[in-house]
Amino acid sequence: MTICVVGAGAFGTALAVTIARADPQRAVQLWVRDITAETTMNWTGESPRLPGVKLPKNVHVTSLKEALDQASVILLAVPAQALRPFLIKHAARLGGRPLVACAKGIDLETLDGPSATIAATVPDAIPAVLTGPSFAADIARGLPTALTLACADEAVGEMLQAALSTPTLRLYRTTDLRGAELGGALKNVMAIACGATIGAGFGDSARAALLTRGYAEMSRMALALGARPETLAGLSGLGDLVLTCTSAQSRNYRFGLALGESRAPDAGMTVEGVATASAASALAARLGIEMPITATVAQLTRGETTPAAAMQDLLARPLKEE
Ligand SMILES: NC(=O)C1=CN([C@@H]2O[C@H](COP(=O)(O)OP(=O)(O)OC[C@H]3O[C@@H](n4cnc5c(N)ncnc54)[C@H](OP(=O)(O)O)[C@@H]3O)[C@@H](O)[C@H]2O)C=CC1
Ligand SMILES: O=C(CO)COP(=O)(O)O
Repeated sequence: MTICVVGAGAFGTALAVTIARADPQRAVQLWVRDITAETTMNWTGESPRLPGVKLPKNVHVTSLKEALDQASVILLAVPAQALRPFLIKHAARLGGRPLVACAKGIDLETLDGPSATIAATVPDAIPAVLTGPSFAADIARGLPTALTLACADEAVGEMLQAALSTPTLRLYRTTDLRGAELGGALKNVMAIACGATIGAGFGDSARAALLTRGYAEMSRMALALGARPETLAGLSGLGDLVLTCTSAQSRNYRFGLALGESRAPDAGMTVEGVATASAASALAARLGIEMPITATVAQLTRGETTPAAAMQDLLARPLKEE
């Protein structure tokens, strides 16, 4: 089986590295969008987005479009808002095989998750999702990690689970694509909320409250869209929520910390929760469900409120049953 990973950012590179290490006889293509990136990575032997991690010999960095044609499985590790443009541009080369979305987000224009985006743009592909609690740097270091592989087609899901698991990366399987991808997308929004809370000095108890009520919001939206509750309680939901809301390794959490501390966030980092907060708020309105934390994060990221005012508003909401 020929595996091609699209996007040589932190996550795509970490996945290519761990899959390649697991079987040195297997060539893994790591697809970058231009020749400059290809030349730089081949020269330095690493990705600028994952410095210090040397690419094994069987990872081949390429910008050739033929690498897409030749792959039997393609892992899509570009950011969520870049996924649809990529798929539209290369649709003719991507059909007839599993496309595994690794992005965690909701498309701001269509309000679709990655699997629906794949279905809409490459209708004859088999959509799958790889998601769950894992920092790219941990995967690349060979630290123990467990993720969820979601695919509606059980046989293809089993094949992908076997092909992409490594001695340190353990994949669990589900057919609940919707639940898996929504958990991964929405936890980033909650991580911004938790970071802002800690940054503003509201304390660990407030963070625990946001994390728990955030989980309630994630579940509310996911169930309204047909997901299964057990998926939300699994690695792709609760697992990733806990990781991202409690670790300063998370870019979403660090972005929130900066907001809370009234300083500029680090420039140039991918922070999926920003666009997804606004997308999820719009989707919640369309579905007629309440997602107050998500709406607050959307306002915060657009500069329409401050952490202090946002917390006051959340506390002043009408009292209700848990
Ligand atoms: N980092 C992590 O720990 C984890 C990340 N993820 C998810 O993976 C996704 C990617 O994140 P991550 O790898 O960290 O992001 P990075 O910012 O590290 O890298 C993004 C990469 O995508 C490339 N890219 C952007 N647009 C395109 C395009 N149209 N065609 C080809 N390549 C493109 C960028 O290329 P260029 O440099 O040229 O702009 C860059 O190499 C996100 O959705 C994230 O939530 C999931 C789990 C863990
Ligand atoms: O998705 C992740 C961990 O599972 C990575 O989180 P950040 O994008 O916030 O760094």
